[in-house]
Amino acid sequence: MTASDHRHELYTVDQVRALDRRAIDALGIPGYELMQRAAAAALVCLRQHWPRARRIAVYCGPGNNGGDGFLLAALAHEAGLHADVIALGESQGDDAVRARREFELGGGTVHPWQGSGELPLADVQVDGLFGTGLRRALAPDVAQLVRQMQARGAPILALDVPSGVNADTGEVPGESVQADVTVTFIAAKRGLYTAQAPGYAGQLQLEPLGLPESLWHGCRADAELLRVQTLAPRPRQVHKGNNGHVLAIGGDHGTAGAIRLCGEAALRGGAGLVSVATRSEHLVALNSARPELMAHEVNGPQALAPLLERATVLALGPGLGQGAWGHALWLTALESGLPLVLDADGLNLLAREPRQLTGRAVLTPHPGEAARLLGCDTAKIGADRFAAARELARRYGAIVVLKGAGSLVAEPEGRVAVCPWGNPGMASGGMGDLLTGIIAALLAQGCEAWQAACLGVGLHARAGDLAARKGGERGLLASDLLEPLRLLLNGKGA
Ligand SMILES: NC(=O)C1=CN([C@@H]2O[C@H](COP(=O)(O)OP(=O)(O)OC[C@H]3O[C@@H](n4cnc5c(N)ncnc54)[C@H](OP(=O)(O)O)[C@@H]3O)[C@@H](O)[C@H]2O)[C@@H](O)CC1
Ligand SMILES: Nc1ncnc2c1ncn2[C@@H]1O[C@H](COP(=O)(O)OP(=O)(O)O)[C@@H](O)[C@H]1O
Ligand SMILES: [K+]
Repeated sequence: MTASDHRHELYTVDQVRALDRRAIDALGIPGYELMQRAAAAALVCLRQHWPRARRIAVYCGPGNNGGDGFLLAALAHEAGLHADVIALGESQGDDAVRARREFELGGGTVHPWQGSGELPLADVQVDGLFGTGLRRALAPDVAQLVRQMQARGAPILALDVPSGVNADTGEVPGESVQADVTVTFIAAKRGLYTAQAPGYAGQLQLEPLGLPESLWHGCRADAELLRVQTLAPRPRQVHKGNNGHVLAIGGDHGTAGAIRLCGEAALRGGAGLVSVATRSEHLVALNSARPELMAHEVNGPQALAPLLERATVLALGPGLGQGAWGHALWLTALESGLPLVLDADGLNLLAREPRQLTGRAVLTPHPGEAARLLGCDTAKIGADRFAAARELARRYGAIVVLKGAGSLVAEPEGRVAVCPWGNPGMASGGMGDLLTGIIAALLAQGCEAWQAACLGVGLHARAGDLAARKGGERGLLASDLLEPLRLLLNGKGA
C-alpha cells in the first residue's frame, strides 16, 4: 500500500500534527523539507489547473501555512512566473522565517498588509494565510483582506485549508477564503468535508508529499470517506418475498406527500413489497399515483398491528405529526422490535420520550432534529458535527445519519463515515423523506444497519448529483431523484 491509498481516511488536526511530528522525528525528514515538498506540490497543482497563469499573488500568514506560501512564491519566481507576495505581519517559527528569507534571497519583495490598500493584479491568487493552526475567527483586518481577495475575482488556490475554515469541524467562525481548489498536504483533514467547509474548499486535492507507508503504522484515522458501493446482483430465482416488506408509517392530515415519497423511494430502493399505514383521506391519491404501494387506512394501534405482523422493516416518521394519532402509532411501532428507520416526527417524539433503541435501527436527523434529540441548540450541532453524531449514536444505541452538506453516518462505537456527494439543489422539501425510504429498502434487502445507512446516504446524494447534472440545482425535486437512484442502485449512470 502507498500513501495515496489513505485518501479515504480522514484525520483530526491533532492526528495530522502527530503525523507531521512522526515524519520529522521518526523518519528524519526535516519540517523545512516537508514545507518544500508542499510548496512544490502546490505549484504543480496550480499549473495543472491554470496552465496559462503568468502572474500570481501569494498571501502569506505568520505561521507555517505562510511558509508554504513563501516557498511556493520562490519556486514560481524561479520558474519564470511573476509572483507578488503580501504578508500578514512577521513570520513566526524557524521554518516560516527561513522560507520567507528564501523568497527574499531569490529577489522577491514582501509587501506587508497594512489593513487596507490595493491588491496586486493576478491570474491566480494563492491563500497561504492560515492552515491547521487557525484557532479563532479572522480578525477584522484579515477579514477585510479576504473580502478584497474575493472581490478581485481571480481564482483562488488554498494551501492545505481555506483560511477561515476550522479543519477539525468544518465550521467557519467568521469570514473565510472561498477557494476554487484546495490542495491539502499529507493527510485529508476531516473538517474539509462537512458543515460549512464544502462551500469554501472548492475542489479538494490531497498531496501526500511522498511520505512512506510506515508513517501511517499505528495511526488510526478518525473517520472515513464513503466510497461508491452497490449491492450484489440478485440471484436469478428470487421472488418478492426475498426482498423484504417495508411498512412506511406516517402521513397525518395534510402531509400525504411525505409518506408517499418515502414509500416510492422504498420501491425504487428495491424493496420487494411496500405498504403504507396512513390516514384514510390519503388512500385514493396514493393508490392512483403509485399503484405498487399498498396503502392502508390506519386509525390507531389496533389497525396497525396486522400490518406490523407482515412487515420486515419500518420507515417511521415522515409526516407522522406529534399528535395523539402519531404518538400512538409511534409507540406501537417501536414496541414491535422490527428493524427501522426513524425520521422527522419519529425523531421529535423520541426527543420527547427518549429511549435506547434495540436491534437494527437507523436515525436520520437533520441538525434541527439532532439538537432536539441532544437537548441543545442547532449552533452547537454545527460547531462539531462529528461529536454530535457520535453522541447521538451512543445515547440512542443506533446508527445515526446526521444530514446536511457532508452528511455523517455514525455508529455507537464511534465509527464515522462522511458523504462527499450531494449538492445545494437537495435543500428542498421531501429530500429527507426519500432518504428514509431508501435506507428502509436496503435494510429490507438484508443489509446491516451500518451498511444500509452508508449505502443509502451515498446513493441518495449521488442520485441528487446525477439529477442536478441533468437539469441544474435550482428547482430540483425530491421525486427527480427516483430514476437516477434506480440507475445507481444497479451500477449504471455513474
Ligand atoms: N508542520 C509541518 O510539518 C508541516 C506544516 N505545513 C503547513 O503548516 C500549516 C500549519 O502551520 P502552523 O501550525 O504554523 O499554523 P498556521 O495555520 O500557519 O497558523 C498559525 C499562525 O496563525 C495565527 N492564527 C491562528 N488563527 C488566527 C486568526 N484567526 N487570526 C490571526 N492569526 C491567527 C497563530 O497565532 P496564535 O494563535 O498562535 O496567536 C499562528 O501565528 C499547515 O496547515 C500546512 O500548511 C506543511 O508545510 C507541511 C508540513
Ligand atoms: N447543501 C446540501 N448538500 C448536500 N446535501 C444536502 C444539502 N441540503 C440538503 N441535503 C440533503 O437533503 C436531505 C434533506 O433532508 P431533510 O432536511 O430531512 O428534508 P425534508 O424534511 O424536506 O425531507 C438530506 O439528506 C440532506 O443531507
Ligand atoms: K490556507
